[in-house]
Amino acid sequence: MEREDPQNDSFDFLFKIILIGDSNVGKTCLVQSFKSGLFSETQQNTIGVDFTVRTLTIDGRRVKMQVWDTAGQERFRTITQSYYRSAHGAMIAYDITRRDTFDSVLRWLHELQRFGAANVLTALIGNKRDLEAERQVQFADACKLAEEQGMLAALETSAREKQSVEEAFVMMARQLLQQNGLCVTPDTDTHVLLRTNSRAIVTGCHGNCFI
Ligand SMILES: Nc1nc2c(ncn2[C@@H]2O[C@H](COP(=O)(O)OP(=O)(O)OP(=O)(O)O)[C@@H](O)[C@H]2O)c(=O)[nH]1
Repeated sequence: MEREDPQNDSFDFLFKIILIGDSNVGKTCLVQSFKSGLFSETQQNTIGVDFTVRTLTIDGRRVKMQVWDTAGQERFRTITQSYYRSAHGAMIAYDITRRDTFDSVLRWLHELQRFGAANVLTALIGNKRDLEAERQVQFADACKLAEEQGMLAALETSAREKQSVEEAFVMMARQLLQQNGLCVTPDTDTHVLLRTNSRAIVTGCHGNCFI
């Protein structure tokens, strides 16, 4: 199970996660939701890059998640690209109510391939799921894209309603632990979530553990 102890600053693993995607898709709100559970209707656009930390405990291991929230605006592109290299994982976010932000996902992936580490783990995050009536991107299309591009998973979130935000970060942490040769026990809640709201593309783990 995951829990947080704000008194304890030590950690066993440090993973750097970068959030990229078009402006106004809700990257900062997702990070805020993960960090503090708060949501702002009037969130300012990010200038350059912001940095947040939260430590999770997964199967008794303290996993420090260093989250880099990048500006989606074009004018900050040179600054934000310089942060790609050190990221272990990247969340590429789009807004389910704006098709153009989904159409940009491939461009973000290509930037990541160009400037990031070769083995960076990627997940596709469709945010603003609470605005179902305004939906312009079908979840099936996101799953198809994620699968074609070899991403870990496609998920839909709502930073506003706190839907699947925690699960998205925990999923990244668990997969990164597995990539580091560690076996982690199945997370029942996450798997229910992945079956109902989203689709796990990679669900297996090599070695003597299983999901
Ligand atoms: N309805 C709804 N609105 C959201 C959600 N997440 C973010 N928003 C709103 O979307 C707007 C943009 O959110 P941000 O978090 O600043 O977007 P961003 O992707 O970080 O934007 P940049 O910093 O410019 O890259 C704000 O008005 C938020 O209140 C969500 O899950 N649902």
